[in-house]
Amino acid sequence: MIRARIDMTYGAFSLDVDLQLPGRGVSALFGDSGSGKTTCLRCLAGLVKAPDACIEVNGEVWQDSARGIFLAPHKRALGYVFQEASLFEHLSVRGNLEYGWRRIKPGQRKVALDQACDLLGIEHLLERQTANLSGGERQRVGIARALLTSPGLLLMDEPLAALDSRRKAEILPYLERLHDELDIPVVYVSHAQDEVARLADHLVVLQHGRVLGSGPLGPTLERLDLPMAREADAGVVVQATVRGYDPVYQLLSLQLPGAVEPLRVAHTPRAVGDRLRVKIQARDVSLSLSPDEASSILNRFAVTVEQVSTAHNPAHVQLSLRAGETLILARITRYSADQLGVVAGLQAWAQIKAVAVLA
Ligand SMILES: Nc1ncnc2c1ncn2[C@@H]1O[C@H](COP(=O)(O)OP(=O)(O)OP(=O)(O)O)[C@@H](O)[C@H]1O
Repeated sequence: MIRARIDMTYGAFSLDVDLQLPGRGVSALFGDSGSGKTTCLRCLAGLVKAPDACIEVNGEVWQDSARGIFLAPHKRALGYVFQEASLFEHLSVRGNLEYGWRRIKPGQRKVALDQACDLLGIEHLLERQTANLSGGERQRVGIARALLTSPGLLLMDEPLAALDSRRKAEILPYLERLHDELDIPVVYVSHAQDEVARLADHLVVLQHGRVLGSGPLGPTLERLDLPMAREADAGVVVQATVRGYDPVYQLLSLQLPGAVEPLRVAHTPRAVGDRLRVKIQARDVSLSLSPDEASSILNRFAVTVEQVSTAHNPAHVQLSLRAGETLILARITRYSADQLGVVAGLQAWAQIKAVAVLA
């Protein structure tokens, strides 16, 4: 468990949070620019000494102002990855990696050099000078270097923000592997919903230095009262289980928790029983009062409207729809909502136009 109660001010900005994050997996801090995400990370790292804070990481107290405890940053077993990796330019990639690794006593090393290189796909770069690496390669080396210090906590501050979308797509699978293969908890700052959907297990939504919501990723994304649900790329992330595969049409059939109908998606084959993370965006879901089977849309679920709420765009409304234990968000025009008589409790059909399989 990671506990961070922080109370501090920077002029007009005040941060007042009490975070309780799981001691494993990826916790994302999400919020607009200036909401206090980086300040939280800097307090966790001890780079900022909040006058009133209590920070405890898996049983180790890093700060407790009431008891006068403040562990200096270099005494905290943590790795910090920034937007742009600050590598030692006079050392090769190997030199950069070995620098952190040598500082850790052999018995305390959690990650081997080969393992870090393999995880980040950087074996072929080991003898290169850092000056001529691409942005994505630098970032992968920076992450490997942080891992080789065997941290008890990895802090990542928008590690993909400086990369273009192609490089970002290139690096995301490596971050997913870290998550699956290493037992190091990560606190990941981002204001990109797609990154959060792919990587996070736990989500904290910050606004003006306060926590608006905190909880497991799925249920937190479903909340219509949080600002993310009103954004253009709002959607839910669901853990689906593979039910079967149609090799003729190359369609994977997935079971959503408690739903009667399958979710079918064009995909490569996967074994029955495999668990996949899928994202269903609110803008890809429409509502109909009848099953409307003569349609090119593959996925149609019997749903009950659970909640109706406003969207950022006043011409739209946001709906949460229940299919068994699965909640789906939908964005439709206010006009259509009135025409269909959409109210909480209405039984209807949700049609899903597109599904992203994330992992
Ligand atoms: N060293 C500082 N001195 C004074 N004010 C600061 C300092 N660092 C941050 N702030 C202010 O604190 C507030 C929160 O900043 P912070 O960097 O934590 O936000 P953020 O959510 O990480 O934003 P972004 O997404 O833009 O990085 C902002 O209003 C910022 O101007």
